[in-house]
Amino acid sequence: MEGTKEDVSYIRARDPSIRYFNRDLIKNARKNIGLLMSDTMCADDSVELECDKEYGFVEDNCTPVYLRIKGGQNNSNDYTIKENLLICRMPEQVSTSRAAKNKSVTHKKYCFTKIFGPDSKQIEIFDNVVKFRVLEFINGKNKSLFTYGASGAGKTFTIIGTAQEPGLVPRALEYLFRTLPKLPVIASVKPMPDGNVKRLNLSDRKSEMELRKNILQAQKGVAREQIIKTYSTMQARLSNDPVAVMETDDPISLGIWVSFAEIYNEEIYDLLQPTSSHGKQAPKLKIGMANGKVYIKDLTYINVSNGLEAYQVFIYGIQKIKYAETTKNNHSSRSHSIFCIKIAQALDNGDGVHVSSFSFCDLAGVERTKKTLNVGDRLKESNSINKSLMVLGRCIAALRHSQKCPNLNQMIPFRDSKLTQLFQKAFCGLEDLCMVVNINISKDMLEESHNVLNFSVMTREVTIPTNSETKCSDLKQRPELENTESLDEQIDKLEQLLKDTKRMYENSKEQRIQNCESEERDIITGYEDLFEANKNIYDCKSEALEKDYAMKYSMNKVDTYYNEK
Ligand SMILES: Nc1ncnc2c1ncn2[C@@H]1O[C@H](COP(=O)(O)OP(=O)(O)OP(=O)(O)O)[C@@H](O)[C@H]1O
Repeated sequence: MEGTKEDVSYIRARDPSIRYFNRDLIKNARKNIGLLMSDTMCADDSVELECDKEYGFVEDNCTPVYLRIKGGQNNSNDYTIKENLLICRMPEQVSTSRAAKNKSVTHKKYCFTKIFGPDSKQIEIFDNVVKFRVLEFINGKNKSLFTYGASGAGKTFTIIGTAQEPGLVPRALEYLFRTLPKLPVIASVKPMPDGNVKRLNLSDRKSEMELRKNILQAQKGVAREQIIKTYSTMQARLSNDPVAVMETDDPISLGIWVSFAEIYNEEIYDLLQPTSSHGKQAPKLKIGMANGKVYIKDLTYINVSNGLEAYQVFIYGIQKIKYAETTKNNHSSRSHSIFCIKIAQALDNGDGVHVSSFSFCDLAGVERTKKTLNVGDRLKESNSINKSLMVLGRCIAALRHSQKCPNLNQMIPFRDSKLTQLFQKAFCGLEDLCMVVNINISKDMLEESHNVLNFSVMTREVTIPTNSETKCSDLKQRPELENTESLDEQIDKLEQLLKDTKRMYENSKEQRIQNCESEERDIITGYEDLFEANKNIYDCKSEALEKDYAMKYSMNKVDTYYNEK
């Protein structure tokens, strides 16, 4: 079949959201009319024919998903990078089952917002992913950044980093405080869960100062000196880096507050809550809702007035995160951790107040129990990690589906895990969300990486509403997002609703069974009647035939008799 330019544009026009090209057609078109293909369309001719379509290639408004490939691994020929495109060999089981359907598909192409190769440095990721977001955050936008990947793929390294190579959070803190004007020792405004700002009186400010002092003084001796040295080294290294400087003509009160929480075995814990000396278990926190905003009840927020203080508080929290040794990582996070920076801004004339937040969420790694051979506590942790990541996957899939088919009125299962419940606004595209996906290109991680890549393109294909107001109503939101009832009350209501719905369903099911049964009975009776009627006809027919035969026989006999006579 001879290809033409029209052929190519026809294929492109048929489904503009996913670029699916008929390879033969394109090759012919290229050969015949010398059409130039861009690199992203055909990254590598040698694998071109074995590749499936490109995944995650949505033109506009897609969720930003960055890929970071772990450094220090043996070069693997399973992956090829071409700008923002990754070509990955499919693991055996997947490729054979696909190959059965699609002859020789052995590779898959994934498209990302940007790919950071194995040699990329922490600063590169920060400059490309976080820097401009910090400025937007100062300008009042809410931001969330997630790291996602298999265990040991480099998520924590990306977010926290090491003393020599600080990660995204320490860099963001440093950048934030270099951009902001000099702040007072203790802030006069504090963000509230409902998005409002509380003006602090003298005694409030004293107790906030006390709380911060307790945390900063918890780090003692050499450890404390080491933290200060690490931060100063980073500061000195970054001091030549240009920053935007915030300028405002209006007299404004600013307060920077940080919180640190972890979701461990589906329970939320406060990482900035001083440890009890009586060996009591840390309290489990609940989720609340105020003014349509989901938040963690009683979570500690610490006011910080400079980068070093913020970094010290961050390290205090890190030291309380639950880590353990597994076969995949000797310092594996056993929980999802959420570090949140909030800016409370209030005009001094009492007019305008504003709160914005930047959340950094280091997700625990996807784990394959078969490979990790986890038992006991590790197994319980990995089950709960996998379950919450599965819910995250289901929410993303449902969101993508509901955007593609808005008439289906699909329910997004945000309530099925704490993580998705807390970030539902960001997942719906009502707040800026971006994801850094980490993969390990070593051969034995091919299957895990393949699953992670599939998840990441699904996330990328969730489009960000251009007009949040209208698009939000397109999504099937549960009613609780709009009202201000407490979450417990809403759960009770929803449970009641579920019970009622179930009862209605059961009733209607019973009715339907009864209807069916009576219909079935009618049909059977009908068949029996029909059978009876048929039988009668048959009997009559047989009788008639018999009689006919007997008559003919007798007639025959009579004829023979007369003939003989
Ligand atoms: N890009 C990189 N360059 C060098 N070393 C890295 C890189 N990424 C990760 N590492 C190292 O690999 C090890 C595992 O990384 P890390 O703890 O960040 O994995 P993780 O994805 O957070 O795993 P888990 O989900 O189990 O917590 C660490 O020792 C880390 O220093």
